Amino acid sequence: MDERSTAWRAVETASTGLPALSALFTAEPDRAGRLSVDVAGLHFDVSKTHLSQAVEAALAGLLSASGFESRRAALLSGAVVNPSEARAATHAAERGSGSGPAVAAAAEARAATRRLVERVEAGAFGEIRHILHIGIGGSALGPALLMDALGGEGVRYDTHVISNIDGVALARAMRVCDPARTLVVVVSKTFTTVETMTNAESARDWIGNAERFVAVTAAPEKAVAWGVARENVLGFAESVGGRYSLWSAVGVTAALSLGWAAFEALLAGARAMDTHFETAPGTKNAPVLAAMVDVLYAAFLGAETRAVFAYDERLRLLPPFLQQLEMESNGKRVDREGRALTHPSAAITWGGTGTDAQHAVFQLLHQGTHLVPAEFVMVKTPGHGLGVAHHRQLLANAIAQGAALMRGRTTEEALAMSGGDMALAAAKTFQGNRPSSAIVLETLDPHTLGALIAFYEHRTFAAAVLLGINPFDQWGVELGKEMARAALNSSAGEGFDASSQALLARLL
Ligand SMILES: O=P(O)(O)OC[C@H]1O[C@H](O)[C@H](O)[C@@H](O)[C@@H]1O
Repeated sequence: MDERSTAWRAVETASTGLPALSALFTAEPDRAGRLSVDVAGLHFDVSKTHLSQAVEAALAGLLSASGFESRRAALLSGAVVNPSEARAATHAAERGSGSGPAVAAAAEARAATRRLVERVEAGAFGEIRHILHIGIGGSALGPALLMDALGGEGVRYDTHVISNIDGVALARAMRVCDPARTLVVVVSKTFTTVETMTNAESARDWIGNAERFVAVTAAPEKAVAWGVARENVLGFAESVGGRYSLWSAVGVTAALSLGWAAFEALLAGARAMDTHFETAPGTKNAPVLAAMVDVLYAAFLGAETRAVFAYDERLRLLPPFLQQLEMESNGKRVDREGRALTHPSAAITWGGTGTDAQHAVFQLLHQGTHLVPAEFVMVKTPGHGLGVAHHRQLLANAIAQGAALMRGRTTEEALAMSGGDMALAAAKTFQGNRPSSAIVLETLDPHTLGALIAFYEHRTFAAAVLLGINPFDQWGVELGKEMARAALNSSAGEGFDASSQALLARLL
């Protein structure tokens, strides 16, 4: 058996018959302190998970048997870490971290982005009030998160992120924007994505020309050929994956709307997390610790999903952003060498906003039959000036949910509340022992948000190393795209199954 298989077996052994969470706390008085990390204005606490000391040691063994340190070094130095596309993954270089030629290239591209922001501010495109940011997937979710989270009162433009090919999204934005005062930012790494190109064409028809268009792409020639003036085309490297790209020129709409200083602070926060990820020892390395928990539940304890709840309205777009980051990265069926995985890949990521989610989906978390590790993301300072009552309630709820999931309610306690009615007592019983973790931001600002997003990126990478998979490709999105083209081009639906043919006949 090779070293990795042996280490995998050791995690299996260590994670069999784990004590209950309450027992882990009893056995270890300093558990909350030991399994917490503070870095870059963020506090991470994974103590309410089943990461026992034995499991943690076994997972550390698996990390080292998986070559984690050399893989991390390869990532940060710009070596090829995405074998199926023969590419590096240089998102850290986009914010000035790591080494290799990508760092200087990114700095140059950033200077060009800054010049464009300054040109817009200086009136090169006339008086701009609205921005239509057209892009999808990684070219939309990150920028949308940044602007929704940080775009408070000081926001400089009325900004709309348009992703769906369903024209309803663009038509709605057109209704509220003045075409003569609108800047269109078309973001597409490939500049071929059908949703983005279709929306961009409709926007060009609406405005009448492409003069007030900016393009952000890794294929600048395509943008020029499409009609965007060369000086309005911002590039970024092929080695920056869409879901990792918000640090590059892809973030230009956010930089415009939040201001350049905010964008720089975002990158600085991410750099602080990069340094932590590169240097902090295993058990005090927040992304590594979180990845250990993710892999423990997904690959060893049978959790098919994990749930993220943003207990802050400003972070409501965090769950959809993480869905792409985590599921497109680690939702794979083969390992890095192309061999079928013999264990589950990453969990399905889902979630919502607290406290709304409590009144909709938490029933299943507390009493359903699925194991769902929950993650509560909180911000200490409120994003409004309405007085302390709202925020104290909000945070108390987040903390109470984690405590309740762990503690539960015994049948005896439930019986005492149920007047001896056994069926009612059963319905009121909570098994408890349900895991959760907490992430607390001291305040929500560009720096802490940058650190938070970089934390999630590195966590995804560390989980991929533990799982043995390549997190930087996404071949699984291709087949559906090809078949959509075929569906449009074949009137009789040749090559489609009978059900799909009937739907094609009905709809197209
Ligand atoms: O930026 P683009 O090339 O337009 O790609 C937009 C998105 O679509 C693809 O299908 C991928 O699944 C995503 O990873 C990508 O972010």
